[in-house]
Amino acid sequence: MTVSNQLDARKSAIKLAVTPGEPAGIGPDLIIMLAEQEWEAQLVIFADRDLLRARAALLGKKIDIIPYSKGMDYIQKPGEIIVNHVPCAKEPIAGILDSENGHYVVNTLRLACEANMEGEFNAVVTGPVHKGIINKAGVSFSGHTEYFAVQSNTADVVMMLATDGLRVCLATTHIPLAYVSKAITRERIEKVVGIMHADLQQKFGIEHPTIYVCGLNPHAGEDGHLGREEIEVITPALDRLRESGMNLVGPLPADTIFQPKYLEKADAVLAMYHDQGLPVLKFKGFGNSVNITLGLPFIRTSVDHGTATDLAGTGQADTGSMARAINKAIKLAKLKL
Ligand SMILES: NC(=O)C1=CN([C@@H]2O[C@H](COP(=O)(O)OP(=O)(O)OC[C@H]3O[C@@H](n4cnc5c(N)ncnc54)[C@H](O)[C@@H]3O)[C@@H](O)[C@H]2O)C=CC1
Ligand SMILES: NCC(=O)COP(=O)(O)O
Repeated sequence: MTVSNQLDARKSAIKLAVTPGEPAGIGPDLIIMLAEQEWEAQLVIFADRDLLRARAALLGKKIDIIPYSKGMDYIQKPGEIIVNHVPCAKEPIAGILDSENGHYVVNTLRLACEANMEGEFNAVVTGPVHKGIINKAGVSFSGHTEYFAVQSNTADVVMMLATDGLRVCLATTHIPLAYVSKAITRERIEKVVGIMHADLQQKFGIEHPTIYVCGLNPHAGEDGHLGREEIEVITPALDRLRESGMNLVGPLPADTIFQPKYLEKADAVLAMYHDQGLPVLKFKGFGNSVNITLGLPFIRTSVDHGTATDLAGTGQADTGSMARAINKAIKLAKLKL
């Protein structure tokens, strides 16, 4: 059987554009480890093919690289990796960050996003990037969430991390703590809750979502004695949204909102900032969670962890979150078919 016959024989329905992220991190390892299993979608990896070959050799894994060409309709078999080659500037060393490859990382994201927006793919799945080294390379970059919003001309998007029994969304994402209070405006809260509500209905099939909302200050401001954002910003925004029939609870103190009696009623919890919500989520489900960007005009899922350079090339990286990110993207893509 010729290669083209083999390729023709395996038709795919769902196509995912996958970026491994930082080349010195565990992203390439995850791609190689997950290539050992069968997937019900075509996974096209936007990465340097030589990086994947070298990392596979380091991990003692045998892989076959299949070059991707536009329109190719083929699902990889275990051991095969379909690659849309994006060259690194410099040969990466597992575990050692190098700003010379900062532009490479952003190129993989740009190309995957563009191909996806042109309709070539059903979703984008991202591995972890190192925000610091990208900035060191001279590219202003605060995260995939913000990057894809700009690339797709979307004014407001929402970061959600989801694990079994808990979905946490963030009102603000990658900004210094000192800027959080100013970023929490009535308009932002209304937009974020509106996006959450719509996506809980459309992406998660929840007809009447219940959203629990954290306060910003200790004890949700203690009637204004410990901060006034709850009184002046969050409550008026929620009250306005309630007029349209949304089921919203809060603002509640963030230190007690994450308890079973609330969580069993909550379809999602809105935290005001990154480290208010994500430590709880990761304590519950690190390695078994998926990051989903709500409000984008396309499906984008990602891992719950970072670049873990301490584990790159060791074979010790847990593939659980990346596998979930791929499976969630497939599930969401099927809903849209
Ligand atoms: N989706 C993304 O692109 C994300 C990127 N990051 C970036 O990652 C970089 C490093 O961040 P850190 O705070 O050190 O977090 P990290 O998640 O890379 O590492 C924290 C700890 O968790 C362990 N760990 C992480 N992923 C693991 C896995 N799959 N299997 C087993 N152990 C794992 C690491 O070994 C380390 O001990 C930062 O630049 C950060 O911005 C962080 C979170 C998400
Ligand atoms: N803590 C989540 C994180 O840093 C990943 O964000 P993003 O790169 O998906 O925007």
